[in-house]
Amino acid sequence: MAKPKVPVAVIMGSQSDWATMRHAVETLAALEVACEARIVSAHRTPERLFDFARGAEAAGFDVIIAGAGGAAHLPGMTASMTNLPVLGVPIESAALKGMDSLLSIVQMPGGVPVGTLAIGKAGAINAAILAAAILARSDKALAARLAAFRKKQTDSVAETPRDEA
Ligand SMILES: Nc1c(C(=O)O)ncn1[C@@H]1O[C@H](COP(=O)(O)O)[C@@H](O)[C@H]1O
Repeated sequence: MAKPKVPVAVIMGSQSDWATMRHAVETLAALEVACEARIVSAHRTPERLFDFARGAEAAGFDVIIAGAGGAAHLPGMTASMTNLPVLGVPIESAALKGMDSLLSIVQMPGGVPVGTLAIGKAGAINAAILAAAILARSDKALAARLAAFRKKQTDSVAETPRDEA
């Protein structure tokens, strides 16, 4: 039997990034988008990165979400080795609050793009929604799920503030 298609790869530089990147995986699950999560580091596991990035398209992935912190070379190095869209999530670092991660990911040289999201949890969630939006252009059922997801979010915003319990 053919392996079911997994359109999104969620990669991260370290186990310590999982607390943030799990939000991308959970958001993809809420949208019923299959993904595979892996630890891949340009610095610590360069061969794993080369194998993953060079083989990602052939492996059937359509979008890669890459989270890394500090000297966050992972998203950019991944983008250098594949034509798939790469969405970068800057992890909030302890020393510099994620500014180092953000600037490392966002300031790519012209010609090798990484779609850079916000620092931390919001960035991980938005990377998943953006990945779904990309996939939804050629998947009507996913487009409907994404529209419902966005509507539910809109409907959940009260018009007037209330005291917190
Ligand atoms: N930025 C990178 C890369 C990379 O870019 O290849 N590999 C690991 N790291 C980052 O190092 C931070 C600290 O990692 P540890 O907690 O394992 O020391 C993590 O946020 C990870 O993304």
